[in-house]
Amino acid sequence: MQPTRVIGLMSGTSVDGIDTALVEISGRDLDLKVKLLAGETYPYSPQLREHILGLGAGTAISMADLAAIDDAIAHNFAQAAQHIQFGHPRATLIGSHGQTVYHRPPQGLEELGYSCQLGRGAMIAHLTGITTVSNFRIADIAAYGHGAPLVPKVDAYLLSHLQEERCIQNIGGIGNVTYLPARSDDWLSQIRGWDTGPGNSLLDLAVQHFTSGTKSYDNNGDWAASGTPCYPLVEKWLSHEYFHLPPPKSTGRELFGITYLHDCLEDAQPYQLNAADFLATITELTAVSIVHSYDNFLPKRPHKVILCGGGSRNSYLKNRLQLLLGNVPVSTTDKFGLSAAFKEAIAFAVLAYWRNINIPGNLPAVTGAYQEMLLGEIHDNYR
Ligand SMILES: Nc1ncnc2c1ncn2[C@@H]1O[C@H](COP(=O)(O)OP(=O)(O)OP(=O)(O)O)[C@@H](O)[C@H]1O
Ligand SMILES: CC(=O)N[C@H]1[C@@H]2OC[C@@H](O2)[C@@H](O)[C@@H]1O[C@H](C)C(=O)O
Repeated sequence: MQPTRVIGLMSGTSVDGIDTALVEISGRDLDLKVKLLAGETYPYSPQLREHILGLGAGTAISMADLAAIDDAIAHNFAQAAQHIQFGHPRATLIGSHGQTVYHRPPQGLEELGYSCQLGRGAMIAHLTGITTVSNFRIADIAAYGHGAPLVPKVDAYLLSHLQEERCIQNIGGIGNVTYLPARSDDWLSQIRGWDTGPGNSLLDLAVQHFTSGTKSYDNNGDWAASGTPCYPLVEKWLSHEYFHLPPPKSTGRELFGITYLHDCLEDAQPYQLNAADFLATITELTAVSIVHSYDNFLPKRPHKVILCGGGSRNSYLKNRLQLLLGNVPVSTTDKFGLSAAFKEAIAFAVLAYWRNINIPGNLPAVTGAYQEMLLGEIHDNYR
């Protein structure tokens, strides 16, 4: 059978741009194959990025303005989908995660969660002429799940191993892990996944704070590497209740955003840290919270930790993780044939492909949903 050509579109909590992957997909589960034909990140205009961050931070706007931002995002996503196809045969399907602007995890069975991704799929299908699957989180949320993380089932079929237990750790704005047991009879039911807490979100905000907005992230972690972590602060921050909550759990910039950073800056005042020390301390919180969550919520440490997402390009953070994990080797998914930069975009291409052939995309043991669900709404092209 011919592989299906699919475009995956994703913009995450860092709001740094639209990660776009053009892939060829075949198979269903253990025979699933994905070939990356092209991958590109298309940045938002500074103005649109500002609007998106404002929304996330609670800026009040009119419904008319909200509709305009929603459509501007959809236009940008559609443009990304068009660009990525230059020089390649046309795709037949798009999986668009959209832009998360708000995420509220469920409160037990009392209240369903709420997760809002802008950039409506209907508009992307209309603009590109390609069937588009979007709004992936809603079905899992309707089944009492968190609606996140959704990538673990894709990780399972692309990165699991017969003998090794592996943690696939994404470090985006928020960090999230997929724990993959070795593939035995009931391995699928033993997969776990959750949001580990801040990835780069606080670090990016701190860099913006110290540079008055002239820099948006700590390239390679070089700035933090020139400082020294303040461990009493890391200890204090690690006492935040989110880190102690057992999975299923998910979070976002609502918890680990600008308000949290301001609290951290206030906590740091008595220690008179310079900018480099503060960045080293925030970076340490990301590293320590990841390892702390493995030690608390996994039966034992995995054989390997495999990183992806923008934070995997931060050498200082990677080194800190390696140090904390001792003899558990830390590498990136690139080493295993899956682009660390585009893995999330690729995952939403796979989820769209699964939706299109009626294969559920969530793992109830990860999201807390009561059953497997078909993820995503299909928008046909009516042109
Ligand atoms: N060369 C680099 N050095 C250090 N950090 C980097 C580098 N490149 C990217 N990053 C970090 O990665 C972030 C973007 O990561 P990514 O695109 O994976 O996040 P996201 O998908 O928006 O977030 P999430 O996974 O939470 O939805 C940037 O904001 C920056 O902090
Ligand atoms: C609501 C939302 O967009 N959550 C993202 C975010 O980014 C990282 C972490 O928080 C993750 O759980 C989730 O995305 C990934 C792609 C997921 O659903 O697997």
